[in-house]
Amino acid sequence: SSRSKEQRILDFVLKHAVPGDPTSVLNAIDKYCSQQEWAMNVGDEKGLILDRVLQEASPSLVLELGTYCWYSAVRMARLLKQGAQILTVEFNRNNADIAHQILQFAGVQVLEGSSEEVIRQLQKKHAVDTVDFIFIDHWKDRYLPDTKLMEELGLLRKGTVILADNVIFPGAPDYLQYVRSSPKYDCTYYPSHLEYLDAEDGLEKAVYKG
Ligand SMILES: O=c1[nH]cnc2c(O)cc(-c3ccc(F)cc3)cc12
Ligand SMILES: [Mg+2]
Repeated sequence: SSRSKEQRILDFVLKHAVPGDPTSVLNAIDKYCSQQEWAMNVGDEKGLILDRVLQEASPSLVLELGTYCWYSAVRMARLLKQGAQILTVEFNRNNADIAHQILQFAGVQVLEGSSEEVIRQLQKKHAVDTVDFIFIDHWKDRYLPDTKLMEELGLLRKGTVILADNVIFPGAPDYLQYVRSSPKYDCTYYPSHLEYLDAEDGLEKAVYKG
């Protein structure tokens, strides 16, 4: 059977990265996706912004919406303090499989299902109280409904950081409008570029004021 692009990325990582060395995994994915086949990883340029915002937040519980090939989960996990955990949500089953193979490492759990389903089950099924840091990188049409759902379910606390990818390209205008005009958030825009390309893109940080 013909292998998918994600399986080719996995092959390249398994061939060129050092097991248990997350930075070598990131470097391998960035090298492959910038030189061989583009893929929608947050990438090295926006990834540096993610690193800085994550380290400043120093979260105990991270929720990621959109696992894809586990690039950003690896990126964040390598910077987390001891005992901190990432829950990452992947809707597309085979992407989650690929992710599992790329790097099994402590503290990262891939939850299968739609973001709405998983968010609704976080408190009951996953014993989550509130989330400290959320990286939104799944599908532009879900950014706003998922954020409102997390508000309604009481998953956000004073100081929870929501960092959203692709707010320019492909763009999430309804989400940007909402967080920037809401008195419940303090927003900061970080200009950057679309992964591995010159097109403009950026990350929006929205800090929940409780
Ligand atoms: O669908 C996406 N989910 C998460 N991140 C993405 C991302 O960083 C980039 C893109 C994307 C960008 C340009 C293009 F021509 C086609 C797709 C999509 C997603
Ligand atoms: Mg993205």
